[in-house]
Amino acid sequence: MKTLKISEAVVRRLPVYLRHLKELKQSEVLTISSQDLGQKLDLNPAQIRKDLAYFGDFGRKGIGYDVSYLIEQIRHILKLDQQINVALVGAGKLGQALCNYSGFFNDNMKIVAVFDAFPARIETAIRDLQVQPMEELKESVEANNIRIGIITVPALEAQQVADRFVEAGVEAILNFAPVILKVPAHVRVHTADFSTDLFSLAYYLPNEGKEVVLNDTTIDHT
Ligand SMILES: NC(=O)c1ccc[n+]([C@@H]2O[C@H](COP(=O)([O-])OP(=O)(O)OC[C@H]3O[C@@H](n4cnc5c(N)ncnc54)[C@H](O)[C@@H]3O)[C@@H](O)[C@H]2O)c1
Repeated sequence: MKTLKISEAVVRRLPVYLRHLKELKQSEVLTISSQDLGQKLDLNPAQIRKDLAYFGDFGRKGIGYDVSYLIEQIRHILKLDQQINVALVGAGKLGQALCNYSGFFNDNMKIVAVFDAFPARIETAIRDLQVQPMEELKESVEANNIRIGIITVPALEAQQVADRFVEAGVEAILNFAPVILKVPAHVRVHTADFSTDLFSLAYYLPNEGKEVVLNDTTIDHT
């Protein structure tokens, strides 16, 4: 049997397709061509066809993709057709905001436990979740089959929280702290960083009469 390695760029586009397909389904659209999907998502239709073709022959010539079927298939590819339990460590401002925003999680992916080290946070509730002490992390990960950990603690604390997640058996970590985490190869880490997005966006702002000149070179910011 052949094993195909799918690039991260393809994997990151799948949730984008899924989100749009769900919107189409809600609007009772039954089929969509790669052209229309590409136009809506500002992506090349050939790219979309290529991405999806890695996983199967989902489209029909002249008709396009069956929206419901493609949703099911992408959910299956992303493993979102099974319950995926998530734990969050760091019940501060960001942690609370993430827990309170239901849009991040679909019916099969849920934050089922929240932990913090600060005594005053413990026993408070975020939504229906009681914040638990760190001492309960390992037991909870095992008991609740928690597979993904989210880290929203200060940068200096993030590595030790990652170590505890790994020791408890989580298989993937979404890290919001501005540090590079060291984890064993079998654990996947994604880092989310609004601040680098925001700061790099500033580069593209129109100059207000002030050119940026470096080494006698004017920088084109488009
Ligand atoms: N990625 C981004 O775009 C982004 C945006 C905002 C904040 N952040 C980062 O998210 C993190 C949290 O920010 P915040 O504003 O919510 O901070 P916060 O101080 O409001 O919350 C941090 C929480 O972590 C807890 N904590 C500290 N050490 C801990 C430990 N060892 N174990 C368990 N819990 C611990 C604290 O008690 C607190 O409740 C910071 O690292 C910050 O830089 C990232």
